[in-house]
Amino acid sequence: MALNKFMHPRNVYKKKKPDFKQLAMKYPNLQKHMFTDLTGKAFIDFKNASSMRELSIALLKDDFGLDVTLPPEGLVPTVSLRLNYIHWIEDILEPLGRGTNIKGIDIGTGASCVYPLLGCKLNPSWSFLAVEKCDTNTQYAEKNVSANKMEDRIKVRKQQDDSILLHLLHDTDTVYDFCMCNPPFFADHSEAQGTSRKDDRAEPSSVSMATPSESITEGGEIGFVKNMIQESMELKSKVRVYTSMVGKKSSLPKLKEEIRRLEIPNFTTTEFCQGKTMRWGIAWSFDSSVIFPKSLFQAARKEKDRPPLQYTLPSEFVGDLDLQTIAKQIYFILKEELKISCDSSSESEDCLMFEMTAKENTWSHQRRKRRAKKMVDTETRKESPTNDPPERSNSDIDFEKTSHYKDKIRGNPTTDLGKKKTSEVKSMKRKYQTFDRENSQEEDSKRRRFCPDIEKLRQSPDRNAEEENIEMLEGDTISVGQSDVQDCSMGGKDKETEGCTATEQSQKTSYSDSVDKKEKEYILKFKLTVKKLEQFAIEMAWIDGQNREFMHQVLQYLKNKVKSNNNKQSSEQK
Ligand SMILES: C[S@@+](CC[C@H](N)C(=O)[O-])C[C@H]1O[C@@H](n2cnc3c(N)ncnc32)[C@H](O)[C@@H]1O
Repeated sequence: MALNKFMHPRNVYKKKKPDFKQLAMKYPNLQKHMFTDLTGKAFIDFKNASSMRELSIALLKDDFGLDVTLPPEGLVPTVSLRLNYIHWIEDILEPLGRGTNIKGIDIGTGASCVYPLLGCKLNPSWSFLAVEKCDTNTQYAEKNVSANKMEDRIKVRKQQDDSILLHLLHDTDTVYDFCMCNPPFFADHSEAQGTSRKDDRAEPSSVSMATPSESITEGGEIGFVKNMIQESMELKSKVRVYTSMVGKKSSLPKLKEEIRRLEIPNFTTTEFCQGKTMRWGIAWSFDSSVIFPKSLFQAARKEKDRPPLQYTLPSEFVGDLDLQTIAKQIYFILKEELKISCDSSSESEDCLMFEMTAKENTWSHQRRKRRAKKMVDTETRKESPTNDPPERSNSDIDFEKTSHYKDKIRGNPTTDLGKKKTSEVKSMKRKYQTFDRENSQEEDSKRRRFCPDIEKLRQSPDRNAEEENIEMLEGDTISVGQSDVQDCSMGGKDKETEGCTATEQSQKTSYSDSVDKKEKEYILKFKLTVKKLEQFAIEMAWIDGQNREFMHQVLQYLKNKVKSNNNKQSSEQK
């Protein structure tokens, strides 16, 4: 799944992808890690720890004006993930008002001190207590704070014992608005090195850069956050909102169980989405007035889980046609009349599936459009000295094609192409032939995947029917088995230490500007399934878009078409 669309809306990398070439020109240390392909496109090796380090340093400087030095060994913070976490906290604190002085704690701030630095940069009224257990990281964190002249807003503190918050807040009256934490994820070395992986996930494409002290803790992230939850039972409202990130989704149920066991009434979880790398957030509070924001991702999931729209095709429409032919007719109406393009298709024994994308609303006000067209036609006819028959609307012509095609298969002589020699039909016929000649083998093979019977149709003695079949497939940009929105990252491992910024990752494999454009260009994406159960039916399942109502409208359009085809058929039979 492309996760970038679930990236926090305020995350700068949601819309703006880093321009590697430009970055390299500005940052010589990054330049050394760049390479270009034959087309001049710039890449970075995400498996190289130094490349990742220089990229993060460059992004923090370029996009946030932050000067950050990182140790040669150790965790490299991925910027877009860190931003997603910060923006989630901003959302939680939103009801307090933007200008309110906010005090936060970052537990395990790391050498970069990235959360306090970004948090303060983005929110002028925030200040931080940044806590770190490792000596080297503490020293680097202090240097990074002073390099950015933020000493008055960020206090770096060395963790004195094995507690997380208790020792720190024991004898202070200060109330903090929130605490955040990116805990060490793993319980031991084998987990950290991935040798204890029990699942069949792909090997990570990026390199692990964290040192053992950064990535390993007793009990792993579950143990760490459970301790935090237990300590919060003592500290209660000394921190208004407790939060932590986790690297494994499977940790969430165990942490929620602990929260429920301790009867903490107010808690939530969320997702941090970037490229293919996903992380999770958990937050709890003893203050019942805290209202946690809804997760975009969960809302979209719920939307997706809604049952698809269904329509059983009337038997008069179906006649004795087979699944392939019916699917082609439905597909044809969507593709040719409504200009809804097909991103991918697949088929099984009793159903054909198409992922469809509409870039504009071509289905609304059809009746009004037809009336307007009719008026223009009438006017044109009046003015035309030759009194030619009126031009029909595209949709009329197109539907006639499907109707004709259907008749042809059924052997209805009344609508034979030879008898309907209107100029449109002639020109369509020419178009089929040109297409037929010009088609590349590649397109042929695509068509064969979509319609395995294409060769049979080509050899058919009934050339007219063949031509029409071909035309129905010609020009279709069916990229079988491919999604239109390419994923922009590599990720795939449940370790923060191995993730890298989605937008950064995307550059190496499939990142391109077109991804962003495509994401912005459509208004509706749905999955169309034409299936044969007891009867033939179509299903439309929501994928994404501006408005679910559009899918209802498209289905209504199809229903009307099917109905008008039935009416045509019966009047022709009379
Ligand atoms: C995964 S790193 C996160 C670093 C940084 N916050 C980031 O997101 O890039 C975890 C950090 O927590 C520190 N740490 C581990 N246990 C800690 C504790 N009990 N108190 C404070 N810091 C701790 C580690 O030294 C390490 O720097």
